[in-house]
Amino acid sequence: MVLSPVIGKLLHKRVVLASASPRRREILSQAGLRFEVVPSRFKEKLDKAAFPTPYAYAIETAKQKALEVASRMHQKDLRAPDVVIGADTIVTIGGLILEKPADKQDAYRMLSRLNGKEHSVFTGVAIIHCCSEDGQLDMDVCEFHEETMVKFSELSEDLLWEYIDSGEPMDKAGGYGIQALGGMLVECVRGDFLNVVGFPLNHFCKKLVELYCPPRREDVQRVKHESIPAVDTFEIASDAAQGDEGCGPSRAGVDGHSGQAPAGPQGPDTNGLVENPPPFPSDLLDLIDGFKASKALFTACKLKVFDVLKEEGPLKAVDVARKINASVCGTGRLLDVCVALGLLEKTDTGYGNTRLASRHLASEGACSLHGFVAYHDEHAWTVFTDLESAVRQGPQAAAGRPEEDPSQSRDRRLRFMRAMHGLTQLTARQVATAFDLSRFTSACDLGGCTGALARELAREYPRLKVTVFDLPEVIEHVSSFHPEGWQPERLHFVPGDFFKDDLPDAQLYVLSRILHDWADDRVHELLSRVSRSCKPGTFTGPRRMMLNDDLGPVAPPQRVVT
Ligand SMILES: Cc1cn([C@@H]2O[C@H](COP(=O)(O)OP(=O)(O)OP(=O)(O)O)[C@@H](O)[C@H]2O)c(=O)[nH]c1=O
Repeated sequence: MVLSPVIGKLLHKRVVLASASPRRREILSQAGLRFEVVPSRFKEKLDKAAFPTPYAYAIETAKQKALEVASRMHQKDLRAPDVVIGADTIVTIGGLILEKPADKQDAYRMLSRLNGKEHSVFTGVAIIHCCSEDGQLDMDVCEFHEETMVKFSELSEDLLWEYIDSGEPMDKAGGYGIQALGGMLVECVRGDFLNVVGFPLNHFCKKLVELYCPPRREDVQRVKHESIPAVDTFEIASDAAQGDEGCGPSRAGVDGHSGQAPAGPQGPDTNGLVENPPPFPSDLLDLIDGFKASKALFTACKLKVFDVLKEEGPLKAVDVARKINASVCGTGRLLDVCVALGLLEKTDTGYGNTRLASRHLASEGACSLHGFVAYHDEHAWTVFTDLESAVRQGPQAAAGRPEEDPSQSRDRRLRFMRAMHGLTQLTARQVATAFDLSRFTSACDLGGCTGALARELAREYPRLKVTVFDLPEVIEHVSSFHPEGWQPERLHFVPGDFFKDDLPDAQLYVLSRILHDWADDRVHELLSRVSRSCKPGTFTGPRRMMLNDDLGPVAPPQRVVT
């Protein structure tokens, strides 16, 4: 049986599942979908470190799998299917992405990491709508992801090996199959079970509704409670299906996603209202409204809401208000916004932090991004307020501002250092292990700030001596970021200006989050200086880590591929 308001939307289309996974095939055929299976030849080798989040990686892999199949099929007989579905499932724990194990030892390493702990399973999905005209292939991509938390019991070595010897782990992300023997390893699951198995059917159906049945104005009016999103339910689709016209032609839905105008007739009706309105531009509205979400997060951080709730939560709004010395009504509203943003949870006992907030938004802790948030609130926010004049007058306008007084610039530097320290603590391990640097015995981290990356490099490579080279006024404050008496082995700090002073000798130069701060000519100058310091065999990297981390006022992030 097919639930026609959802899966039924695909019944008259040629649908291809770009996946070799027997589980995905089973989930979708049991839902009543009719499709062909064309496994993708896309090699799952994207650079994980280049993605801001694990799910961004899974989505991109899913998309590439589907795009490969769509273009291969189009090339073959110049007729692509109507819809191609790609998916990618990954397991993540402690910042690591686990895919299918390479061999039994690899499976053992994965399962030991998961043993006794909770991890996330993400499936990225891409739904590609194809349209071939005059031999040209046009594709519209709709993508999403789903996260499920899975907790493993404490498992004995014997059990792990017996499970590995069963052969089940080998074609499964994270080295287990929750739907079969692997179910015995699992203590509990939070979220969509099928998402773990390989395909988030529920979210997929909601996407179909969103794509094919944007709600009509009448439907929206019928929804009584404004907090129920109109397109988020299957029921809306059923209602619309009965009235029929509400479910517009497929391209309209798809175009709605891509932001183009739908193909159908439009134009104002006699009352000046649009008769057949285009799909609601929710992505655009998110962009327009986005700054409010950022500011709410900044404000809650500044008022230490997450610290209070980490220590004493759950608390009622009135108690939080008292502790942060703010109005009850304002605090209540801020807390509700944080709930809507997924930063807090609200229960009968009051407001509490989500794990994300406790880990990253409270001011203390190894993974705290509190300093990074504060920097954005106090510095980036102001700079972006001036964006228009920077665009009109050029970046020199920002550079030409009056000098601030030294104590202010000292405070600003400290805030910047705190921001970079927090962020680098989170990324350092991945940066240090993204390349095999074991052949080097000396490295210099240019602009290495508090030494958070250098420390990780020294820890990872026991033969490596690391020099942190940064401005004297930065080096002066380094000790305040480390425990008292901190004397790391094989790590030292050298004050200097990398545009003026000789660079310390090293076999390996690291430029992490540096180049994006400068205009092209300065970047060229800096790289030339590094190049002149390099002896044959010297290596400069990792520069990919600069993606998406622009803290500078105007310069766009540089995408330099090593
Ligand atoms: C955690 C878990 C994963 N899986 C399977 O793991 C593969 C992930 O790999 P993928 O790269 O996403 O897919 P694939 O199998 O290589 O297929 P393809 O789509 O062609 O890349 C998929 O099979 C999933 O079902 C299970 O069957 N049960 C579980 O509990």
